[in-house]
Amino acid sequence: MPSFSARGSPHKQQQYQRRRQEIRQQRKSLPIASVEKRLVDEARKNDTLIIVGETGSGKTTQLPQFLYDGGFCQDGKVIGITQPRRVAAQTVAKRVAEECNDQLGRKVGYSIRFDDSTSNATRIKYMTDGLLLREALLDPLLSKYSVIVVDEAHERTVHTDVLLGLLKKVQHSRANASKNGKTLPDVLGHSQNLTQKSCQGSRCAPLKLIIMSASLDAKCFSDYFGGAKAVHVQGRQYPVDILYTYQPEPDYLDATLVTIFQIHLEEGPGDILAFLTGQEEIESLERLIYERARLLPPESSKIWVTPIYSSLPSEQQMNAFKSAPAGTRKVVLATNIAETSVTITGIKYVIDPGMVKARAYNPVTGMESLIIIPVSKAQALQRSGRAGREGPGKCFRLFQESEFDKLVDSTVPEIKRCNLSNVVLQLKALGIDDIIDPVGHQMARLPLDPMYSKALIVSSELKCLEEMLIVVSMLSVESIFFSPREKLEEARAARKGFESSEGDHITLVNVYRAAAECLEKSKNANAKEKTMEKALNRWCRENFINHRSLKHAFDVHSQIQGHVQQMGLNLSSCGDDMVLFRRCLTAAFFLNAAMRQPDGSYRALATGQSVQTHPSSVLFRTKPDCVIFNELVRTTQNYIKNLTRIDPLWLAELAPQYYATED
Ligand SMILES: Nc1ncnc2c1ncn2[C@@H]1O[C@H](COP(=O)(O)OP(=O)(O)OP(=O)(O)O)[C@@H](O)[C@H]1O
Repeated sequence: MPSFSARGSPHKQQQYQRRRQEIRQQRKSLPIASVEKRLVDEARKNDTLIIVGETGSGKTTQLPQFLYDGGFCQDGKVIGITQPRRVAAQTVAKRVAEECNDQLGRKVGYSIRFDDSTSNATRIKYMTDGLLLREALLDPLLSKYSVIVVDEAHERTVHTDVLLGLLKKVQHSRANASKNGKTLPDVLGHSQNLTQKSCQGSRCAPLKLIIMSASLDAKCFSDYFGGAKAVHVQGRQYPVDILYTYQPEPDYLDATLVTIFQIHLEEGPGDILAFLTGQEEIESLERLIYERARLLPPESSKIWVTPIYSSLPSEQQMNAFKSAPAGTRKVVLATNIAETSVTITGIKYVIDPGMVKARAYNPVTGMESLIIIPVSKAQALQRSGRAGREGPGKCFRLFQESEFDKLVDSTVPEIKRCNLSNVVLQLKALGIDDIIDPVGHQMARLPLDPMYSKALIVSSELKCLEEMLIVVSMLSVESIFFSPREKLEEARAARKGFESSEGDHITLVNVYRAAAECLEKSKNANAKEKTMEKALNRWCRENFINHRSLKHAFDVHSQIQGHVQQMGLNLSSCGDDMVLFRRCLTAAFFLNAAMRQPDGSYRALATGQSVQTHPSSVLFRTKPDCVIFNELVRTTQNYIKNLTRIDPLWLAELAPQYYATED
């Protein structure tokens, strides 16, 4: 493996050497460093191992490197480490690649949905747990992996839980095969033709499984894996002082604002990380911080607010990981996506109001919604663990100590509080349930929500798969339209050019086609790739389209197109017949239909819930009688987003099993 050295000026060389030295020192000082040999030995001896160690002890970044050095990647095998969140997989992989003195995507890489930064050379692979589940569909024995490390297992996301069940099965099959001296192709038989090349003909080695967390109920996991061995890693690198409020805080947003300024004005240098429950809270707090900072004397007004939440384009998410300019204090406003695994440069102070937005599923109405609830002790611990990673830190909990004692130990597993359609499909497709419906199997292989996968299959039958592919790609990325505050009117006017009076889906198709046409034009003019890229960039700027989201949509489009072609679906277009396309949208999304009520609100037909059209929809003002929608967001009200006008009679015609009534 090549290592890198700095070329150029002696100054650069020095800087580079200093950085390498810093990293070596830092790694050595981690608590986990002193137990490297023991952990590798335990991993050799035990097929399943549970590792519990405090936040910041070095589990996520170091263990995979110990295993690599311990020989677990011989024969080209890979160590896979799963994370519940994309941002953790991305940032931790970057850090570990740097620690290994290698480029990201070579020895160390990450793979998350629609973003793969790995190569054939990758041996340490960070990924989301959902991604590994999908890989298991293509390679049921996960044959390229020697070890799977399930990190942050305490989070108990649906994907983690399903993955643990699946890994137990995979371990069993590989252990059996290994005992019988079989090779992987023997075990896979003829039912799967997707064996990993690297394993062909090699002995089927057992799969090692390591489950890690800072706050794990080790016994429950150990029991599940037949009394698996648990190892505790003692100690943390730096202390974190925990402070509580004397009184209950009636308004946690206001209390967060006050605490940010208290820290800013009274504490020493160091950046602040505050946990909020969602985008709206983050945006309004960001505004309030800047407003208040303006009232301070110039020498203390230097604050840089950087938000991080899941629907923020990932380029902007990464801003939170950058250092603030000298003399400026960085304030990161985050949802719980920054709660586990990540290390954010500069953070010394953490503010934890103790609340989180969580998914809740009502099996009676069939509706999934997001509600704000108190965090669990495990979550509070993780949040405080984001301080004290580069030096001693402080965590301000905006509740009383007595309240902390009342928190539940760990969050109710997500599997108990969400809509399980996706998981059930995946499980069925993985053969965990006997009944594998051929459509379900096809759907589970697409990296999409079941409703979108079904939409593609339906649209292929109705001959408008091309248009549906565009819609699904555009809905799979962050916001396509871009409205800078200072140019709202111009942005609105530009958007008008794409708008369809039939709704948002066709509007998205119009944007995609116009962008594709712009690319086509420069291609016809024999432009080089760079020039084409520039032309598209300019086009996006002129039309107030988010260039990154659009490129992402192109990328998603080509990936899904590859899948649907493999599935043998008919890639036809309905051309300009938008009635046909709206009928197709109805057939696909009939479960999300809503009728206008006399007061201008809507009623979701499947659930009877009262909902409003979202202001971002092109149908916000026209308010047609009947619509289908793609998203229900609950903020101050229930809003439906991404709408298309439909004829209510189509519902009974196209989804008679659901809507046909006697009259
Ligand atoms: N991107 C980074 N930049 C600087 N230091 C980092 C970075 N990532 C990790 N570190 C350092 O490595 C230490 C260990 O991080 P690591 O994520 O391995 O710990 P962990 O035990 O997995 O913690 P957690 O349970 O909180 O994820 C951090 O406390 C920090 O000092």
